[in-house]
Amino acid sequence: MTASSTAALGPAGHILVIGAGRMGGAMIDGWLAGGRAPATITVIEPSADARARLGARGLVAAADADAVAVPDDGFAVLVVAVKPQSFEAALPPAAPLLSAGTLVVSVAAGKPVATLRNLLGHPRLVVRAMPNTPAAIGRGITGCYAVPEVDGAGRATAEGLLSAVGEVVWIADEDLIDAVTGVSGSGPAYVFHMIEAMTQAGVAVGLPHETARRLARATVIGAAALADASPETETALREAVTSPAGTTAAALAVLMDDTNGLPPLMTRAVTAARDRGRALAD
Ligand SMILES: NC(=O)C1=CN([C@@H]2O[C@H](COP(=O)(O)OP(=O)(O)OC[C@H]3O[C@@H](n4cnc5c(N)ncnc54)[C@H](O)[C@@H]3O)[C@@H](O)[C@H]2O)C=CC1
Ligand SMILES: O=C(O)[C@@H]1CCC=N1
Repeated sequence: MTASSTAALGPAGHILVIGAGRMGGAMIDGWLAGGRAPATITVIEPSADARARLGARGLVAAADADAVAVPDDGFAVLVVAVKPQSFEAALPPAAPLLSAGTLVVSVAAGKPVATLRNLLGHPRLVVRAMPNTPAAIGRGITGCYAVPEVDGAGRATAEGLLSAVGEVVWIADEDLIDAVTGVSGSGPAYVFHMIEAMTQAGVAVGLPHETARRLARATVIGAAALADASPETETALREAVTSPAGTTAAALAVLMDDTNGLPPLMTRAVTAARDRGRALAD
């Protein structure tokens, strides 16, 4: 194996995870649910509570990089799942734990390959991935970018780890990872806010709050499940709700307004997230 090739991550290969919070934890849950042996996963996590929970499940949990024992065959993969603001503290101490064939997979928003390389002792094999929180129930979607040095086996390794928590889509341009963040990484929050906004609107037209919330929540969940189960496009499903000159058409005239409707508002929101991702690069 050359320094630029990646070994496929076999069942006995070792994974090092830095940060076992919401995203790191969801990925670990997915790997364990998929049958990965807990002892093949080493986690660096400063939270003593989180370490105790991980240790109880058979993972190797260390408070910092100094406490990590590198396995004989090295770490096949390093997953970086700390906040962008923790990069300077979390990454440099882990650099000595990597070998030439270690595939670095970062799920952090904004932080580019160049920064990962600078802070981790210049690893060659880097994938940036942007998952989302439905990963916690195996229903996430992750957008991924691999540097050219990552070969087919390396992509398969990254995809194998990320597909344990949902769908995977590859993008060819690192710059577009921030756009992925704007659409799907941050996207679950937009949908949850849709429930909040529909609840608020229901209260505004006279419904008790809990009734409005129940109606709004079941509608968003039911509509998403219908979109998932149906062979129809979103457009066809929308049209199926919309009687000519009926109530839905009246609402959609507001929501689909070119100037003040949801599409221009959503474009502004996604652009703001994309731009914040770009700003986190620094
Ligand atoms: N929450 C989300 O919806 C998504 C988050 N991400 C990315 O995932 C990364 C983690 O985000 P979350 O899981 O939401 O945050 P989180 O706060 O839940 O988890 C971060 C974890 O890192 C740990 N940590 C802090 N300093 C550390 C250090 N020096 N060494 C090792 N671990 C350390 C914390 O104790 C915590 O458990 C971020 O970079 C974020 O951009 C990506 C996609 C979606
Ligand atoms: O809000 C954030 O910065 C992270 C990245 C995508 C979702 N949560």
